[in-house]
Amino acid sequence: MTASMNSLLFGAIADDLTGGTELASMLVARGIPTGCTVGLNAPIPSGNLAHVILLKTRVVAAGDAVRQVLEAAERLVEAGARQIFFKYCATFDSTPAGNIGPCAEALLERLGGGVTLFTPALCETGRTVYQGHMFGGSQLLGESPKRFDPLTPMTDSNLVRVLQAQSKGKVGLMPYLTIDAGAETIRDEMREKGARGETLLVTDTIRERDLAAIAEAAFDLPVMTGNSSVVAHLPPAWLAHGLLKSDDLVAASLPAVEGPAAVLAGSVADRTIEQLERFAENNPLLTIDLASAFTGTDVIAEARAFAERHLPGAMIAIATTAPQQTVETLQQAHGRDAVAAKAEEILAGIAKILVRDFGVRRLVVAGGETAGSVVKALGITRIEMGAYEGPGLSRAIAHLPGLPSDPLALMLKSGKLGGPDIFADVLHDMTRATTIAPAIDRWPPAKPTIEPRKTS
Ligand SMILES: Nc1ncnc2c1ncn2[C@@H]1O[C@H](COP(=O)(O)OP(=O)(O)OP(=O)(O)O)[C@@H](O)[C@H]1O
Ligand SMILES: O=C(O)[C@@H](O)C(=O)CO
Repeated sequence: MTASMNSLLFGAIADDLTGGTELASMLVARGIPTGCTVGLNAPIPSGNLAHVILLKTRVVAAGDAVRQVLEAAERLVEAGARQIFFKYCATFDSTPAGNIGPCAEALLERLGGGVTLFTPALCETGRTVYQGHMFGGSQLLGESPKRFDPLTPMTDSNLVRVLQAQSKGKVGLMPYLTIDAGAETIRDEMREKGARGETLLVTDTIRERDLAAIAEAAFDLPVMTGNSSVVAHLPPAWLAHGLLKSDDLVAASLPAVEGPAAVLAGSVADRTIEQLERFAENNPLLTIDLASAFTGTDVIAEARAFAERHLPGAMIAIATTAPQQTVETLQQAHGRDAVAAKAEEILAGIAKILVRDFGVRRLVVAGGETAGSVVKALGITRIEMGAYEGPGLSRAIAHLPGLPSDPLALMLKSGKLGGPDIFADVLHDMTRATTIAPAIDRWPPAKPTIEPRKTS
């Protein structure tokens, strides 16, 4: 099958919205026409070569996640996808009763292929895997701030062990020397390990070129899994194997969007906290006290009053961030899930007010779970992705049902990604149209051309 037959080459299912939009934006940056829908009810538009279904399954029970993932896979296969990719976080975020293993195994059972790879590494940001152990820079995952994640604390750096604990099948390691030897060796070893019953294989991955070799080895597996980083290397493999033609590639563009601007942050990751602090140096920030929300304070009314004071003149941020000790105290008092649900409900409620009552049309949401709740509350089911511009930088356009036809410029920022000034920079960039030619022969892509700001 070639791309010109107008059916999907590739379908991805993402377990959260920030990472899922990032994956879609990487394909867009490569020049692949890519659709992106939220949840299981939105129709898959025709005319694209890739499609990403965004789910919010990262912390749900394995049975529920498997059901949703299989249903999404069914839809993508019906639309012609020849490979289904299961996308999870670069830091392998998963609850102890986690669902990465069960979802991958269910896909393997449904789609065949016998073996799949697990490639979470995001080399661009220093998240690598060696001897099956995940590192964030020079820190082992279990010694990094990820051990304090409010929903998915990762305390074991050994991904083979983490995955084995949640899987029925046998987990193995594709060691670095195999990966470094290139695609052919990777394929041979996949076959050998599969024949020995090791069907779930974690790949050591250190450099960008390792991701390219893994993609080249895995482009025709019925089921592949990992972070968006490895997906970014699939298009050159499709081209090399005749599944895609250069004529199929399209430039990516985003329109300029004016209108009030806001950041909503439910991520309590160190990176997001640092970004909020930077934003607050020049822009108003409201930090919501979740403890007071639990004792009956109307924090939504406080947020409305804050928006009234500052919009539309300023760019604003509203966050539920709190120091680690406060997060732990709250969780001990109310339970981890109840605290997360409360924060998400509050930020989703505020999103509706900002968009409907204050006309916000430039919105950045930080945190995958948070983004899932906000996007659902806004009724967004289809997202048009722009090209990936770097870690955490995946801008998009969304249409707001029931509201004037003007679009919403949207960016769903992964909690742990992005530079310090990302919030203000992106809200500014949204006022300018961008175009970027397909980055098929280079990765990471070059920065897009940003048209000068209108002076009126
Ligand atoms: N003060 C708080 N105390 C405890 N939990 C909080 C607090 N504020 C927000 N939360 C919850 O923490 C969770 C953070 O997860 P989220 O996925 O949004 O961010 P993240 O994990 O940093 O981002 P990503 O998944 O993109 O890396 C959310 O469920 C959010 O509601
Ligand atoms: O790896 C990341 O940080 C993202 O791809 C993601 O999944 C955030 O939730």
